Amino acid sequence: MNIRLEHACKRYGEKDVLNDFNHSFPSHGVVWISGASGCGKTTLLTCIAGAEKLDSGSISIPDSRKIVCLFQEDRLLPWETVLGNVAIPLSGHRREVEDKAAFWLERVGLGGELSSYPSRLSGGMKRRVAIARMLAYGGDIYLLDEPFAPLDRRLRDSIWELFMEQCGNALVIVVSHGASDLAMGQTHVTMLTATGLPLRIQEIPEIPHP
Ligand SMILES: Nc1ncnc2c1ncn2[C@@H]1O[C@H](COP(=O)(O)OP(=O)(O)OP(=O)(O)O)[C@@H](O)[C@H]1O
Repeated sequence: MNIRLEHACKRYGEKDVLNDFNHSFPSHGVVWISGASGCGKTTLLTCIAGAEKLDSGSISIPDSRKIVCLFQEDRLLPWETVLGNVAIPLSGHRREVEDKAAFWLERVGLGGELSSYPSRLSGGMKRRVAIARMLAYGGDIYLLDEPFAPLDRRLRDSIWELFMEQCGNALVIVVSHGASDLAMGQTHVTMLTATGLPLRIQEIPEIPHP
């Protein structure tokens, strides 16, 4: 079973964001969702994540698949070190957990910051801690909201390669203001959300290996 939205409606106060929104996502690959600021990309993602409830309609989510989210805000715990932030959702013996957290922090280029606190990090570094936490935890469905916003081109490319290396048979849904180079030439659907702004959904069926 795939993720499927049927007649989904979501409003904030008087503002309709999704109104009778229908879409079926594939079981794996990359789905790139783009559109102007305010068109409803984050609303769609947070409803899929279950962090917001629809007002009406339904979202079917396969029970068997583990969903992990990267929200626009990094949601780091200020009283935990970088290592502690990545280790928190992991289970196992302390030593194993810390080794795993350190491994992923190394992979995102933060091996030298294990004992730093989030307040000492730049925006791009905080983002990479959140990405390391998500990759260390792992999942079958990745929901990524503007994953690269604070990263420069070089970091964006290397982090994307890391995603692709890790995500094998996963479904990766990426929300971004801009269209992806990856999605060039791929078919797309464009839907008007209730905000009146178009939202573009492109599917990249095979996760390209770096
Ligand atoms: N918690 C909220 N309370 C009230 N209105 C909200 C809330 N979250 C979103 N909205 C409104 O819903 C609309 C869609 O917002 P959303 O964040 O989904 O857009 P977006 O396409 O992700 O924008 P951006 O690219 O700027 O993040 C906007 O008009 C926004 O003001």
